[in-house]
Order: sequence, then C-alpha cells, then structure tokens
Amino acid sequence: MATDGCRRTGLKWPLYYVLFMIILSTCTVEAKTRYYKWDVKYEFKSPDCYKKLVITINGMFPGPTITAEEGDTVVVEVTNNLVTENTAIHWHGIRQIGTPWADGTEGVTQCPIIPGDTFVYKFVVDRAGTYLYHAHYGMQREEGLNGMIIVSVPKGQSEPFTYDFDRSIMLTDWYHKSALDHTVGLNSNPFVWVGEPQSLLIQGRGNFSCSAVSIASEPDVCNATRPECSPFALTVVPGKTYRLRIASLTSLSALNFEIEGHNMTVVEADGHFVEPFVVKNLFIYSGETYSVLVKANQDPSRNYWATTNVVSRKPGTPTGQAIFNYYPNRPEQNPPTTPTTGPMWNDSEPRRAQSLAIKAREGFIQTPPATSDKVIILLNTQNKVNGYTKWAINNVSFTLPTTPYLVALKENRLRNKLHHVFDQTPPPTGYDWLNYDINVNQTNVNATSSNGIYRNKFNTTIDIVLQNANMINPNNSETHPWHLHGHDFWVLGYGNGKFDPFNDPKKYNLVNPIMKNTVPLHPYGWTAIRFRADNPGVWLFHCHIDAHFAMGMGIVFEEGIERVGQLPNNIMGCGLTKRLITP
Ligand SMILES: O=C1O[C@H]([C@@H](O)CO)C(O)=C1O
Repeated sequence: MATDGCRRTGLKWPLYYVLFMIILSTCTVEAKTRYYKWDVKYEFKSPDCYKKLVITINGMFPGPTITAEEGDTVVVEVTNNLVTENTAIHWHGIRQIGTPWADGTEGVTQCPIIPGDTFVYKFVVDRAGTYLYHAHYGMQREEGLNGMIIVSVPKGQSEPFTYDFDRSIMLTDWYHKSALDHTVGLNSNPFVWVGEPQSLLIQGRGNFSCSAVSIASEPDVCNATRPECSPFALTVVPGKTYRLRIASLTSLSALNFEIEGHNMTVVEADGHFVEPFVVKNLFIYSGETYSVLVKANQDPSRNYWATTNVVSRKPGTPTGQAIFNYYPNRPEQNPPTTPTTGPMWNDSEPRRAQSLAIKAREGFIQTPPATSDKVIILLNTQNKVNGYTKWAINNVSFTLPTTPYLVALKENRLRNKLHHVFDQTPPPTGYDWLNYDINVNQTNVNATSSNGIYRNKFNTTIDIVLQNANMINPNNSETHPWHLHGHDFWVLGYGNGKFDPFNDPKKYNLVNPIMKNTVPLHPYGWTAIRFRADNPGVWLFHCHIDAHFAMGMGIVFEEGIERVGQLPNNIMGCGLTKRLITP
C-alpha cells in the first residue's frame, strides 16, 4: 500500500519531501533556546538617592534585558527570594500562542510563586520587536521588578530603516512608600490615594532632592552624592544614528520624553512598524514601547538633556533627567542649559494628535477584518462599592478569584464547581448609553464588584470601545492606558466625547491601523480597537495604572478554552503539592 501511495504521487513526492526537509532544517537550525536563571529578591538601593527596598533580579535594577531572535524559545527559571511575598512575572507583548499558562498573570493564568519556590516560564518569542516584562502580582510592579525583551528580526531579514547603534531606555516612576502601604491605603475607608510619585527614573536613575526630607534621625537615608543616583548617560558618537527603544513601566504617570535639540523619528510601536513621523516630544503611557531614530547631529562640543515629565495629571514630581552625552565629552558633564520641562501637562491635544499619527507602515500593514462579530462598550468610571472607592467598567468593579481562571475552566474536576470559583454571570457589554452623561459626575456613584468574565466564541472578531467619563469629583477625567494580554489589536479610532455607535464606526481606520497591545484612553474621549479571538486561553484586559487595576479597572476574556493543551502542573500550587496534581 505504501508503494502504491508513492506511485500515485510519482516524482512529486520526493520533491515535496526535499522541500519539507529544507524548511525543517532551516527552522531547527535557526530557532534557539535562550535560558535565563533569575534570583528575585529585595535589596536596599537608592535609585533616586533615597534608600528603600527595591526588587532586583540577579542584583540588577532594572532587570536584565532578554535578547532573542524571532522564533526563539525563552526559558526563564525564576526563584522567588522575596521572603514574605508571592510573585508572578508577565511577559508584556508576548502573545503566548500555545502557552497561555506562561502569561504570568497571577489569578488569571497561574497561582502565585510562593517564597522559596522556583517557577519555569517557557514561551516562544514569535515576532521581532520591543517588549517588556514585569511583576503581575498585586501592585508589586512598582517595587521595581521590570525589564525589557528585545527580539531581533531573523537572520537574513532586514527592517525598513537603518541605524548605527541600538540602545534602550526604561522609564518608570518611583515612590518612597511601599506597594503594600499603597494597597492598604487604596483598600481603606476613608480611601488613601497613592499620590504623585517622588521621582521619575530614566534607566533606573532619578534625582530626588534630599533636602526635601528630614534626615536627622537617619542620615544615611538620602544622600545626593551616591553614584547610584547620578543621571543615566547615553553616550553617542557625533554623526551616528541611534535606534532608541523607549519603554514605560510607570505605575501611575503618563510621560513626555524629550532629547533637547534633537528630533525623534518614530518607527516602531509595541512591536509593529510605524509609518515614520517626527516628534520633538514623545508621549508614552505605561505598558507602551516605541523605537525612535535619533541622529547625533548637534554641536558635539557639549552634552544635552534627555528629560521626562509627567503629563495628564497635575505634576507633583520633578523632571526626570538623563544626559545625552556626545563622545568624547565626559558623560557626567552637565549640559550648559536648564533641563527642558516638556509641554503643558493639561493640554491633551498634542497627545491625541500623536495617537492619531500612529499608523501601520506601508508594506507591513495587516488589514483588519472589515466587520466584527461582537461589540463591547466599556464605560470607565470611578465609583463606590460598599463605601470603598473603586473603578468600575459598566458599573462592575473587577476582582480576582483565588483559583486562576485558566485552571478553573480547564481542569475537569473543577469545571463542575465553577460557580464556587468565579461569578458565572457575564459582565455587561454596554451601559445606559442614552441617559448617561459622561461629562459630569454620576448621580448614583454606587457600583457592584464581580469576578465574572467575557467568554468569546473562538475565531470571532471582537470590537471594544473604551469610553472615558468624568470621575467622582467634578471637572476631572484621566488618561488610562489599557493593555490586552495574549493579543495585539488594531487601533481603529479615537474620539472626543461620547462614542456614537451609529456614526463613529463609519470613521474607523480600516486601511492602515497600527496594531498595539497597549492603547491610551484620553480624558472625556473614546478609543476603539478590534481583535481576533484566536488565541486559546484566558486573557486579562486592564488599565496599566497599578492603582487603577488594584481598584477594579479590568476585565477578562476567555476564548477557545477547549483547544488549550494540557496545563503544566507548575501553575497549580506550591512546592511539591504541584506534583500531586495529575490530570
Ligand atoms: O483613582 C484615583 O483616585 C484619585 C482621586 O480621584 C481620589 O483621590 C486619583 O487621582 C485617581 O486616579
């Protein structure tokens, strides 16, 4: 029979076979596995001159950069040495196709990694670009567990722009109080808000003014002469072009980033090529990454300031400063000018304009489906639940279950007890559109809380419209960066005011929308996105402001759970109990 089959296909069979073997051999030769072994612990550090506990990875803050090539497998063996705290690490922007259990989202895709335990994350980085990693356990991210993932294009392929050097800058905001202190405040009645951060860090370095603290009792607590808090210097060779990968993992702040006297050409956003455009100020929200090209084409006899400033909230934080150092000037030589202070914090127009300017690059456009199967409108409001201050989506404030959704939905023994694990009522897909006035504080501030989820039919197309509104207090609406796990989405449009479901979709950009994983929702505005529910798993979609997610600003999607492969035991418990869990 076998020879029959051969005879029927004749000569074609060996030809296909040879081609297949060639493809197979190129794949297996090219794709590598990159191993990392991480010791995650607290250490006393002074990133902005003020001494406090910081989470480090192998002693580093920010953590080590993961570098890989498209198609590689990344294996990270994380040992939690935080002593009294759980952890979990999310690989932000990596879609985890086929490995939804490696998304690192505590309560959604895994149980937390308890102190002393080791957890192995293994996933494929399937698309070149600039990505991030960070803690996804409560508000732990603000303690410093963060870093970058840089995935290069496969050998032999080129990018649609050229540069001489590739450099990275991580932007974060920094608090002197702990995440635990913040969490307790947010969960108290009366509510204690986290307030504005004490400093902005550029590549882990800030400049808090020590004279602002009373240090009489502990003279060592703030010391401006520590080399650890001298400004980060990016050394450039005159005449050369730099690709700067700029990332933000702030816990609260929307930022402007600027290099004095230099224009930046935006070429990449969240791992997708952008139709190039030039900016003096780059606005960047928590969870976003950009690549910009900068040419060192100014007077080389001096250095320049690279600065970051808070926008969208009334700043209470000094300018973050780094030095754009022209070789061979000394990197610590301050520029002769005063650091730039950025655009007006409350002028949202240039920020909206940047959002609208970001389009997919010609030649790299992934056309979205022309229509969607489902539209979900998400009204973002600040509310009260039993007297506690929360954020709610369509009047439902999100809470995490103690059993991860992925395990609850997949494991047979839990499936018939699902009602004990999470609320089986799906959250609302809209709000009282006719009557709700987004411009004033709501008449009834009360909301409910739930851990219910949206279950999407596999392979359908989903539209999400994020709708912003006034907060509890009058005359205020904030910017919220929304991040989707497990997917990239098309950004179809932004608008001011209340989204009109009858007319606004006619204005969607279906020609060259950028694909992203994090998108801003501007004050009193709306943002429309579209994605394909084609990645089996359970995926969080949430505001990337730490405090806002902790206050309930998020939702969860499930799709294709029946197609998820067998779950690894390591997401299901602690220590050796994981071995007792067999399917
Ligand atoms: O969630 C928030 O709460 C405060 C404020 O609205 C109440 O203090 C604030 O600025 C937020 O972003």
